[in-house]
Amino acid sequence: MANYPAIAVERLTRSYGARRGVIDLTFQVQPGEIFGFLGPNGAGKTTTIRVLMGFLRPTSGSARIFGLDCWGDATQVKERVGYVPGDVRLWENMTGEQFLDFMAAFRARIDPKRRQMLLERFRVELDRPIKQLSRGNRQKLALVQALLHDPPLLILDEPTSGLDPLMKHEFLAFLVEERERGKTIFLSSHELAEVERVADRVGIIREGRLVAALPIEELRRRRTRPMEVVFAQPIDPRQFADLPGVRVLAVENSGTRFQLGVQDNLPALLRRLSELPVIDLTYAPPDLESVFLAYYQPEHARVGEEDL
Ligand SMILES: Nc1ncnc2c1ncn2[C@@H]1O[C@H](COP(=O)(O)OP(=O)(O)OP(=O)(O)O)[C@@H](O)[C@H]1O
Repeated sequence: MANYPAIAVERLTRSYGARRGVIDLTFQVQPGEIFGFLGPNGAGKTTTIRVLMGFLRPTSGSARIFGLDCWGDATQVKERVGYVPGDVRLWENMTGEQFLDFMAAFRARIDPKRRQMLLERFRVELDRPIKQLSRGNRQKLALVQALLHDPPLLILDEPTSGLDPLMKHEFLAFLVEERERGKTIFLSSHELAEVERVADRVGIIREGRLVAALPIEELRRRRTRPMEVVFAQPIDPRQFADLPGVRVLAVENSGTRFQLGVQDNLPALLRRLSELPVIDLTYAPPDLESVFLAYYQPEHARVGEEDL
């Protein structure tokens, strides 16, 4: 197992009839990595994950997990994977406890200490029928179910959706600990900030194609964050022309409102702004758009092989 990549996707295409799902994806995830899989709604994250889990057959190309074919060896693949689906559906009339026992029955052996640790850590409600649980509490149950058998690979489709900020934080911290224990984690998300907190590398998918796969430091360096600055009087856009890493994206309100793209060089930009009559400033937190600003040009959606 150790000699294989945890995940190896090779020229994978999966269509739904004439509709695209994913097109010509190639990437690998190495054992012990947290790989963030980022993309907006409809980009193809769930389709990729459903192929990895052996629920969908590739139209062409292949997907392997620890060297096993995700379609042909689906049973063996599932033994090695903990999976949280994007749309968590549980057995509504069972209690949390009954559900976990039921799922555990499919697994070779579950360490009761691990079960206890997970239940305490995620404060799962065990006694009520699942249909009475809130969305976040259902999600927590799905997470615990995926982690129970201590699999070497976790495949998580937007696992933090529905969790409150504290629990989200706790869960992401837990993923980092699991990585320290040598586990591999494939984490799909449309939230850049959450992926940045934990991932070693990210793959970025848009409109079914992989735009880039790169280390997180590289992504941080390359992304462009939007800044909006409002001035008391019109400003000449050439004020920013000599600042490398800063772009003027738009000038509005007769030259008083600027949309800037900041890739780098924040100190130099702040020095320049301090000399100007700034009355308001918004620096948006890093989001997916800030990556696409740097990466994505609709007319050539793919970057060079060196990024893969
Ligand atoms: N069962 C299906 N039949 C037809 N088209 C589908 C089906 N499932 C997905 N698609 C299409 O495949 C594309 C990728 O969808 P997918 O669910 O993989 O995206 P996603 O990145 O997971 O999006 P989200 O963040 O919204 O969950 C979309 O254009 C979607 O409409």
